[in-house]
Amino acid sequence: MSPLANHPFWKMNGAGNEIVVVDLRASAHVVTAAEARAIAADERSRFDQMMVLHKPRTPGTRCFIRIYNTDGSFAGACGNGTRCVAWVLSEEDGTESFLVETVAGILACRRVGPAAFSVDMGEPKFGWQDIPLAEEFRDTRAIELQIGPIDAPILHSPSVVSMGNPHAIFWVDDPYAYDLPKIGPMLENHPIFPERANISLAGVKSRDHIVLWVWERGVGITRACGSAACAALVAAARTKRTGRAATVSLPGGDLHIEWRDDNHVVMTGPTEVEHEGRFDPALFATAA
Ligand SMILES: N[C@H](CCC[C@H](N)C(=O)O)C(=O)O
Repeated sequence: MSPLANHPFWKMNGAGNEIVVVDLRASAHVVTAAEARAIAADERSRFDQMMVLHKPRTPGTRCFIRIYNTDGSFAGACGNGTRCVAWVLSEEDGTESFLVETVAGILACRRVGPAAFSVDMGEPKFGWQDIPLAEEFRDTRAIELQIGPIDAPILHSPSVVSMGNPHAIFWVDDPYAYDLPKIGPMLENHPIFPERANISLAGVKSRDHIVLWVWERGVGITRACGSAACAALVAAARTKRTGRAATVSLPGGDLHIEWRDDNHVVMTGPTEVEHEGRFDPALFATAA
């Protein structure tokens, strides 16, 4: 029988980003990449990211979260998924503010509405080794990277940021004017990104509004990406395109992002439950 059998799970979305939350706090099992891919392949539990809750590692936190992409790889951060986890934990005991832990660190979550949450996504990192990039760039506000003909590139000079995961943001007028499904995989796997990267096209509409379309590492096109929204706002503020707070509009909805003076990035947005239940013991018996 699968080690996941009978453990609680929720199929949710955060601004359209498809999220599965699995509660393994009562188990010592660590989901394998093959199990993650099998769960993503079943339409009842399809996900962009799966958030697996484990027993806390640090006193004062509610759980340790492992984050999986559709292809079974690990994601260092997932803003939309963290809001979904916050909904599960808040419903569990009625608390409205608590800490969770991921590989990117300890994140503070706060309920701000019936299904809306703020998550402190921590501090952005800008050093080329932090992203990471394959070679030294002193200034990561715009790195030398382009695709298309040398003298007439289609996209060039992205800003790069780590929010616990690697992001590249290309500045354009209209993100939807580009063939991101075709360009995305080339950029995600470009040799400049040794751990691959999440690729965003960002259109700055005003000092406090960004339109964003994202090709996610290990997933593909998604309807929203919280950490990309944080990375885009930080990169926009760093390059003086916006102020330090903005609404980021993604295909699945809007997120509000603020880069506070203490250097922490706070993301606020919705969550929605689609269905919940327990893993069917038969379902993944042969998956791994
Ligand atoms: N959708 C997620 C981010 C996923 C990033 C992931 N694709 C990676 O490998 O870094 C979010 O809301 O932040």
